[in-house]
Amino acid sequence: MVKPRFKGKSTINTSAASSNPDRPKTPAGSGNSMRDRATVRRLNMYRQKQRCNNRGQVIKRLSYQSTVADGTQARVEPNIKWFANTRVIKQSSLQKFQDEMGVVKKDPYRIVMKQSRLPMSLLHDRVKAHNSKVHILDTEGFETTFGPKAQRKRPNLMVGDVKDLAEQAEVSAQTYSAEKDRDLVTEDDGVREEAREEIFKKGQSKRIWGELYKVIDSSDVIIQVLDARDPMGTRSQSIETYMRKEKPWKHLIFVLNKCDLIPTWVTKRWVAVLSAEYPTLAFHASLTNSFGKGSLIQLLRQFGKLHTDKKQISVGFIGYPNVGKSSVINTLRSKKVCNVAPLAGETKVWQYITLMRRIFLIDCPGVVYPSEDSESDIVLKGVVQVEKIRNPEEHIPAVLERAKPEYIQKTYRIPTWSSPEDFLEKLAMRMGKLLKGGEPDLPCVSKMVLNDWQRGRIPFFVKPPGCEGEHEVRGGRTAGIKPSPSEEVVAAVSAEQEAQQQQKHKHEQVQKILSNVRQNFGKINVAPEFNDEDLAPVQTDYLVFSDLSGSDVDEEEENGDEEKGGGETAAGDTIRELDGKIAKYKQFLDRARLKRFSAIRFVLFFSVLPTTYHFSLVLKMIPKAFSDKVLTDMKVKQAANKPQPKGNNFI
Ligand SMILES: Nc1nc2c(ncn2[C@@H]2O[C@H](COP(=O)(O)OP(=O)(O)OP(=O)(O)O)[C@@H](O)[C@H]2O)c(=O)[nH]1
Repeated sequence: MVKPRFKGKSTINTSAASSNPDRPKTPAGSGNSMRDRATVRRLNMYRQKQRCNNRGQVIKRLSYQSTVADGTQARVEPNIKWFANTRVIKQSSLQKFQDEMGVVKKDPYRIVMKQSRLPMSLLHDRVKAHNSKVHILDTEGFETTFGPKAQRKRPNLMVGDVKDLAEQAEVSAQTYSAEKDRDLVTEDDGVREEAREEIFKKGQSKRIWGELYKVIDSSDVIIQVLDARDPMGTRSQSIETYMRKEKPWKHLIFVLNKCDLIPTWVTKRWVAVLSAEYPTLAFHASLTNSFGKGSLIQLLRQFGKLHTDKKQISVGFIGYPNVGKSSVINTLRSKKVCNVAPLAGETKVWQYITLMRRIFLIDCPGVVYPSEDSESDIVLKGVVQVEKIRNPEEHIPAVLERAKPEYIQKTYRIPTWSSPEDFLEKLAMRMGKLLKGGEPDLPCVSKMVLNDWQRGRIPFFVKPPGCEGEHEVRGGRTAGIKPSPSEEVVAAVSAEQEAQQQQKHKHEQVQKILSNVRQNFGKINVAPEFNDEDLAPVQTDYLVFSDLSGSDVDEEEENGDEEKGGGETAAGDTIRELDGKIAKYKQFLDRARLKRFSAIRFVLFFSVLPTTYHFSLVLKMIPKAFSDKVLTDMKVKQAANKPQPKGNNFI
């Protein structure tokens, strides 16, 4: 047998060196404990060094070093056990993702959405600040970037030379205003504006806005309820713009509520001003003594007729908190179907109410629109519950500034005051609101005044534009009417012929509907006693929206049957019918007297036309002073010219 020839070094290392994992084992019990194989191999791994030739090429790799080609990314294979509850992806998936992301990032026509949701630092981990460059050539070819045919855009300096640049810099330095500089870093003096209390953010939450948009989406007709005392302050131009742009097929109308708290001429003027933009109705929400109910029902019914394709129409009531949206709905239904309170935020979620078979009403929580309003403005608009205000005294100067001193004197029977504090002290003394030691309880009286303001006990109204003394703030502040947005919109829409046509058609339809609606403002029961200056005389209080010819709705029908309310009745009905009405009003008068309803006076004027046997009835509830004056004037006139003239509209 031929002995195999020895071809080189034996693969079996017989040396007894401690670095040899295969060294022979020492007999057990010799007292020499050896390292095991794994420990020896690990220690050898630490000790080894890579060997390279003089050109830098690796001639001896480290043990365990894989032999993949240069440039290939190599990572430790991820194992779920190392990351516990974190998610891992395979190396190949990460590589693929990185490559694809690289392509997307280089493409100027594609963007990566939701970058914050992706582990972007993992995806381009090798980009470092010191070696990152502008990769112009990634998106543009060399030719078009640097060559003679380069089309690369250069920064436009707008100056010819350095001199121009210096001049321009000088001019901009002269016109610089630190107030307008939003990037200006100011020194921190340690004083900062206190963060607004949560209560002043009422009506602005995401949830409330969500409710508003739900109501808008579900309604065919949107009624924006405004507070007659400050219509512009409780109006939202942004919602109107939204409606015009996004929901032009929906009808938006204004209801000027709480008309009983302002003089009649102011109501009339505001209705005229607002009607230029949107159909506007004056309203007084009350279960017993409402105004505008018949007209509103008539209007809604007409809108219902426009949507004959639908089984029913929904009417959404939106507006500022506390303007009386729920009260208007209750008035239309003649019963308490929605919760009403003098506190803002009483309506929490939207709710559906059936007005009649084909008309549904939707009540919406009050929404506070973004504005520059101060804390006092917010309080005085009734957005904040007085009980929750931490320093109610701070808002009293605003009350004294807005309300005329005569009205404050009359309401609180305080003849003079030198400052808001003085006023509060005198009021506390008068009301007996004293703390221990006879100190006036200012927070308590301040809350009382704010509550009175929010509930309309202090006469106040914002003067409509076009009144004498517009600049005047007291008693009647003038609203800053912005240029009619409808004009802007018409301009914007002019490009789209189709949309314009649609708008025109809609406008015509609404005009036709409005021609059937009229309101007799003389019948509003104005509760506060205004002075003569604020009570400008109004000759005729009918406001006809366009053409009166087709008009047959009268406020006298207001408290009638809902289904019939505002229905077809003619002024020249039988005497018996009128007698019934007179009896009804007399009954109401008696009831009011019994209830000591002293702030309101009834004046009944009958004018009998003997030839036609037609009665013309005008019922009016006006403040006592004014009614007395009118009555005296009437008597004098009657005595002077007999027979009595055939007048039928008085105030
Ligand atoms: N004088 C007067 N007070 C009214 C009139 N309408 C409503 N109010 C009062 O205003 C207060 C607020 O009425 P709400 O109907 O609760 O107002 P709202 O707009 O629904 O309020 P939110 O629930 O906050 O959205 C209540 O105290 C009503 O009595 C009105 O025409 N005249």
